[in-house]
Amino acid sequence: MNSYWPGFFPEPSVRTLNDMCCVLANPDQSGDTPLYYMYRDLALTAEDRAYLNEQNLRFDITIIHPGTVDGEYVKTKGHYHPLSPSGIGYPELYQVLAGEAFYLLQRSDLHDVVAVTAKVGEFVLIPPGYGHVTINPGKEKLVMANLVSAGFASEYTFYEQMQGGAYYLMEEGGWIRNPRYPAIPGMRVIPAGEVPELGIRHGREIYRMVSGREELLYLNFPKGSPECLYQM
Ligand SMILES: O=P(O)(O)OC[C@H]1O[C@](O)(CO)[C@@H](O)[C@@H]1O
Repeated sequence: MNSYWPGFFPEPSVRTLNDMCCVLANPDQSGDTPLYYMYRDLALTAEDRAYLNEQNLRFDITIIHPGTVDGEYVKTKGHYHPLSPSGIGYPELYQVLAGEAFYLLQRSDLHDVVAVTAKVGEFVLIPPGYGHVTINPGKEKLVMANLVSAGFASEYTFYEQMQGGAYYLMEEGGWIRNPRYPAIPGMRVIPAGEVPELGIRHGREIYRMVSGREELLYLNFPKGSPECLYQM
């Protein structure tokens, strides 16, 4: 029990330094030091569980340690989502519950790289076709929740082959370009935006979307172009 999740926490999946070395600015790191914990497939009640199953959705909470690994801020490994049956990639909805975050998004054709800043209560919708890494640039632990389709497996190969995302965030020097990437446009830094037509308004509780049985079809059946749908 804690302030951001009143329910039971199952055993988390943990990513350690050994799991992450292939995506770090300096890959010469090893050890079983945990960097983040993923509490997957949470529900507060049997009814909520039934709703999530029926909607083919997952609600997860992730806790990312503050600090750096050889000068690089602790982050998630990074992955893409596959295309949904409509030919559009699956989106994902995040909300910061504690701490602060950068969501480093990169389009699969690498024509767009965006760092979205998010504070407590703010939402970030990962648009279809964008890979994502979450970075904890703060001094506190970063706690975030996500709602995502339960119908696909994340794709890690590109991030593993490229040794991470297009940029690394360093304690000294800020954003530095990953030299393994081809020429890419400069990175945009933007604040987290709302998407009122999807009920995404900063400050409201993400879990209300589950307990209130809200319309979340766009997570399994995305439509339209990411730019116009998700204000990117
Ligand atoms: O899979 P990665 O890149 O380690 O990122 C972890 C995040 O992705 C998720 O699996 C959801 O996409 C979350 O559980 C977690 O926050």
